[in-house]
Amino acid sequence: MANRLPVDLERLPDGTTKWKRSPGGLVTALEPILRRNKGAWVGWAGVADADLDPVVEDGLELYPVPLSGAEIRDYYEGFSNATLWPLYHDVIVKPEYNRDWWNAYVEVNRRFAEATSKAAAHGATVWIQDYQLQLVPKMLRMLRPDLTIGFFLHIPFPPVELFMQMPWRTEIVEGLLGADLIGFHLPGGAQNFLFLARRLAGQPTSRGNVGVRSKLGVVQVGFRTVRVGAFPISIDSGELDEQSRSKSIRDRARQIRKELGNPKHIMLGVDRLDYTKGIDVRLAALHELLDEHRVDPADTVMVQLATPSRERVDSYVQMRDDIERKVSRINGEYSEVGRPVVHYIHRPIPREELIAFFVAADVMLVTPLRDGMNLVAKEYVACRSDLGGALLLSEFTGAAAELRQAFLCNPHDLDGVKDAMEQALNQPREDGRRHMRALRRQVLAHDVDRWAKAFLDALSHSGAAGPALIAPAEADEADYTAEDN
Ligand SMILES: Nc1ncnc2c1ncn2[C@@H]1O[C@H](COP(=O)(O)OP(=O)(O)O)[C@@H](O)[C@H]1O
Ligand SMILES: O=P(O)(O)OC[C@H]1O[C@H](O[C@H]2O[C@H](CO)[C@@H](O)[C@H](O)[C@H]2O)[C@H](O)[C@@H](O)[C@@H]1O
Repeated sequence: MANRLPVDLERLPDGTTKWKRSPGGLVTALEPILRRNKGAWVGWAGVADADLDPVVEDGLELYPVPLSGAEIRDYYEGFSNATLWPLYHDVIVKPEYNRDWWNAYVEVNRRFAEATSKAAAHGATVWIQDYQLQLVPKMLRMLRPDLTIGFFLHIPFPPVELFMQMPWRTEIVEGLLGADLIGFHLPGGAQNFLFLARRLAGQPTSRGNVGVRSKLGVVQVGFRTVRVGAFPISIDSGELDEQSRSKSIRDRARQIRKELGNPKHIMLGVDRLDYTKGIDVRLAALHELLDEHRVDPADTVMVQLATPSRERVDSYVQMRDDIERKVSRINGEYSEVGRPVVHYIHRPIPREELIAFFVAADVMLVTPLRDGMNLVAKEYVACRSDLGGALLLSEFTGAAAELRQAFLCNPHDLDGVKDAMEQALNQPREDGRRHMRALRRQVLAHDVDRWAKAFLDALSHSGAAGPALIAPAEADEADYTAEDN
């Protein structure tokens, strides 16, 4: 169960409709899992007032949950993306706390719980995804105590000092504690949650069988045991590796280089247009490197592919203006006719074309100010069977905990980003091949199937006797290596 179905319903001008792939990494990761495990997906179809019957689309069993225009405004754009999203991403923009939005969030979470309660067979396993649905575990448990319920958060879980801002913090923690297993990308998020569960969701009593107690990886809620752990998500790496080796993709990659004027260096950014992604940071770094003559506009281009996202939320409107102004400034100062320095495309790119861009790019720019995981970084690595290319990666992504051989940078330190960008552009070929080989070993061994299996195995063994999911040695470490999991 996720806020979005893996496909969005598109209403065409002639009155007909068609399904198209939904944006974002959650869908990238989970679509192949659902396909292979023959599950059903409960979610919103991406448009207002689409009251649809369950449908099988391209082999996927879909249970659409309708949202009205007002609910999209208050639950999705409001509470999910103007309250929770910024609060959970280090308050990069200020979260808004609005009671009407909260009421809509409760109402829509209830609808998701009811829809799933009707769809799930007796004793089924339900896996609830992400911050839009944090109240569903408790609601669903009350409706259907026979179900096994897992919850996975795809974005960072914030530190205690930030989470405490939330007026409805206790309701959210109690909502999550309805699950049997709660998963986060990193141990740090799991630790933050465990601390909050102890602090907010009740006190142990002398009899010890009501209230909440937590220890490493386990929360005791009355007679129930809730397990908490770190499960870093990944991609279908084998599939991407194979696709990227095909002749058609290789040819297209060569053609892209040619279309860009056969420059010496191609830098690439691929993101939803989101202020967390640090697109402004990489543009500012490029601009200063050009000003300082450390990058030559005659032999370097940057391509930024940006999927439109959350376009009616104020902070996204402002960020788009800011980024487009920065692109224009660089191009105004450094482009020649027919030879822009920055190529900016504001629409989703078909999957095969995207893979060809990954194969064509010399430096992949992944510079978020905060990101739960960032699958783009892993996709780039999976596509580089030629061992070419370099990855510039923000330390503030979940991916940075695994991809240690990337050019790691702190996006708040512009000089550091510039230095790392310059080093990535000029790295000796043999060093690059060594780094890429190590990165690929990590990404190919830890794919999305392994992630799903780890979570679902832990869920099936949940309960008091299940294994500890956060080892004591890891518990205090901010960093994480996948080998530890
Ligand atoms: N411009 C684009 N065109 C097509 N797909 C894109 C584009 N930008 C991002 N994507 C895809 O969306 C997914 C983004 O996942 P991720 O990096 O985890 O971030 P998020 O889920 O926050 O958007 C990846 O699978 C990526 O390939
Ligand atoms: O549904 P949208 O509002 O259009 O947003 C798209 C998705 O964005 C977020 O993705 C996150 O999940 C990725 C996979 O775990 C992770 O790599 C990334 O760091 C996250 O930002 C969001 O969490 C999803 O719910 C949205 O569907």
